[in-house]
Amino acid sequence: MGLVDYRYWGKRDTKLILPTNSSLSVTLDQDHLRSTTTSRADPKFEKDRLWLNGKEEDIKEGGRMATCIREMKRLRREVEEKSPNEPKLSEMNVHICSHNNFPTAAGLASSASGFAALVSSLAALYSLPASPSTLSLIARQGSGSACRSLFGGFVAWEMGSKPDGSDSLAIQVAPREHWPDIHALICVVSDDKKGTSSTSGMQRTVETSTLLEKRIKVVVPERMKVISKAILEKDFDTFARVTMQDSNQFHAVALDTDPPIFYMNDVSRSIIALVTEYNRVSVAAGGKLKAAYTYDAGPNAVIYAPKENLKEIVELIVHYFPQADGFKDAFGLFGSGGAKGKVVEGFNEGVAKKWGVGAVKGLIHTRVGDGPRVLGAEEGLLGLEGFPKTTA
Ligand SMILES: Nc1ncnc2c1ncn2[C@@H]1O[C@H](COP(=O)(O)OP(=O)(O)OP(=O)(O)O)[C@@H](O)[C@H]1O
Ligand SMILES: C[C@@](O)(CCOP(=O)(O)OP(=O)(O)O)CC(=O)O
Repeated sequence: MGLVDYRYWGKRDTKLILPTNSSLSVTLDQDHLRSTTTSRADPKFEKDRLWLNGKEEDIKEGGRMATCIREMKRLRREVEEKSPNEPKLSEMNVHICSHNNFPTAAGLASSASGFAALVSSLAALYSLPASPSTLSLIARQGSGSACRSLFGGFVAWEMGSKPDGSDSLAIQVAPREHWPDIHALICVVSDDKKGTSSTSGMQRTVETSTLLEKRIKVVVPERMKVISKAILEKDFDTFARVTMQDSNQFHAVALDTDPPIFYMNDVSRSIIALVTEYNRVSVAAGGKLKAAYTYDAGPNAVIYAPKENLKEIVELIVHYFPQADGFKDAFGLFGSGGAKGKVVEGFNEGVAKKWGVGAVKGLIHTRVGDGPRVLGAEEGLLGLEGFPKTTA
């Protein structure tokens, strides 16, 4: 899955999903957050079908899912036309089964992860020679943000200018190996389905916000260059500054929408105050920024930081947001004692109140990750007859 530093918010074409600005994201490690998708083509299947998290979803005719499947079949047809001995998979219906190991439709970019996994799974089924950028053109039509998740590492979605969308695709700015030190702490504030979907929210912003124009025309083009350079130079200070500025501006244009859209809540704002104070202490001592917050279309925070700062950051968050279940220490930061909660020296504890258990429901420690993986047959989600193995 990908989580974003530089946000996509607004479409110039809602059917083809063409954005009003370029954007950039970090693909996170699938060891911690992932969509797993299995697909199969069979002449016996009566129609294309999809099961998501154990429940069958309707594939609406002319809808985004149907478009992605149709486009993938079109690429397969090209292979079959060139190599007539290839089985005619493009003429068969497909069964697709997918599972997210994190909350769906809660502003944790499930549509990005899900559509990227769907397109990768069909590309493997169809043995397509297509590059991730070519596949990104199709994933984009499932959900805009999905196009970036076809790559690992640091990924830009170039908005393009052609009306048919053929140049609106993802490119990799740098693979994860370039800067593996970038870790992320996801603070799950809410895993409820969000009130205003990204799709409808961004359209309302396009129609009513006067601030958006400045963002699209002036701010984003400049900052895209700055953040790409920061990534290439592994300059965390600049990366952090631009990431936070862009998150703030995205939420500002959401607020500037009529009627306004609020994705962050008081817990989100407290986390901003904590990261800001944590950085202030570092800068006051002659150091640099040590962490960056960013918020998607929901209240959940993602805090990026070099790995060496994660222990302090977990301690800080746990100090203000006690956890019902202990912190799941995926990288072995704490040994057997676990995170008890504390602040760094010089930290002004008055910047936020201490919340009760449950204000931050869970913490996920992860890091920059690789791109789509092809799993072994034994890990497939469809049984021999092409139906989900379990309904769980
Ligand atoms: N694994 C998956 N496979 C296929 N489609 C998926 C998968 N996961 C999510 N989706 C699709 O994405 C939709 C959720 O997208 P939505 O934009 O509402 O939430 P989100 O992606 O969690 O939020 P955001 O994109 O704002 O971060 C689901 O209803 C489903 O159609
Ligand atoms: C806030 C965002 O996560 C918006 C994501 O929007 P979606 O990609 O979910 O929208 P659709 O293209 O309509 O499916 C920012 C981002 O991912 O860049």
